[in-house]
Amino acid sequence: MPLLKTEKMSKAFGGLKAVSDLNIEINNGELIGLIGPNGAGKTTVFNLLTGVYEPTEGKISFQNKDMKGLKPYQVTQRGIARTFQNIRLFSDLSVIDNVKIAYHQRSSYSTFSAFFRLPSYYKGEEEMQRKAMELLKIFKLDHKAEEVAKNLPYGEQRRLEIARALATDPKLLLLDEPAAGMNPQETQDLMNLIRWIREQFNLTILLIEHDMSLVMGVCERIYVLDYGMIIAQGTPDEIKSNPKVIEAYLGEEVV
Ligand SMILES: Nc1ncnc2c1ncn2[C@@H]1O[C@H](COP(=O)(O)OP(=O)(O)OP(=O)(O)O)[C@@H](O)[C@H]1O
Repeated sequence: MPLLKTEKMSKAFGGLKAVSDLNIEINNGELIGLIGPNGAGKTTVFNLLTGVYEPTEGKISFQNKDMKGLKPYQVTQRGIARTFQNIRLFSDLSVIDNVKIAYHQRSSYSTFSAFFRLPSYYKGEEEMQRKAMELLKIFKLDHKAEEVAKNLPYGEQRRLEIARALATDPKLLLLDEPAAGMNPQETQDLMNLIRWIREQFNLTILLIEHDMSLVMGVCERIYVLDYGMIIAQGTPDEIKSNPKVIEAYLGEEVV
């Protein structure tokens, strides 16, 4: 049984079909790429999977359960987390608070105990602080825990966004252009990090990326979108030599 399945998932904006009859299946533990030229519909797919948009037609199932009508926070609680093409941190908060807020989204202590500052609240807070620091350590951001997020260099903000997504304890992680704005060394480090977190956190990952060296280097399977439709799917080698893909990317570098 696939972890995520879309059946004929479509999204129209007025007369424009941004996503058309999309059938995707992702199995537990896979690392999958979603690529395509500008405007192909990739981000719209992420917005559909995370409850930002409702499909105009079709169905999304996650862990064999229908996702129909779920709000983004409910999708997070079901186990899907994401990062954004344009980084969306709480830029005026500290690095560690950005992660702790994400823990709050799934914390077990009640608002009641938080309001009255009951012992369970303090225990919860301590535990959260400890876990947040552990996550920051993994992302080599622990020494910057108290810095204001917006003051971090760009590459570190991207890493923090991934750390924050992981704090919600997802089963499926959606990464929207994680290497955007990174230099080749940062991209290489990110590739290693993505592989490593998949193992450590038992994750399944779907990533959108324009950097073909990252996609081809890290993904096991790739879906190619063009004009909202899947025009090809397969291993990196199959995708690189697929004539439809080469045509869609005409004028752009595929390999
Ligand atoms: N909220 C919206 N309202 C109207 N049209 C939209 C909306 N969001 C996206 N679109 C259109 O849907 C199409 C797909 O856009 P989308 O952002 O999903 O593409 P993309 O593959 O992520 O592109 P890029 O690689 O440039 O980020 C585009 O033609 C875009 O203009």
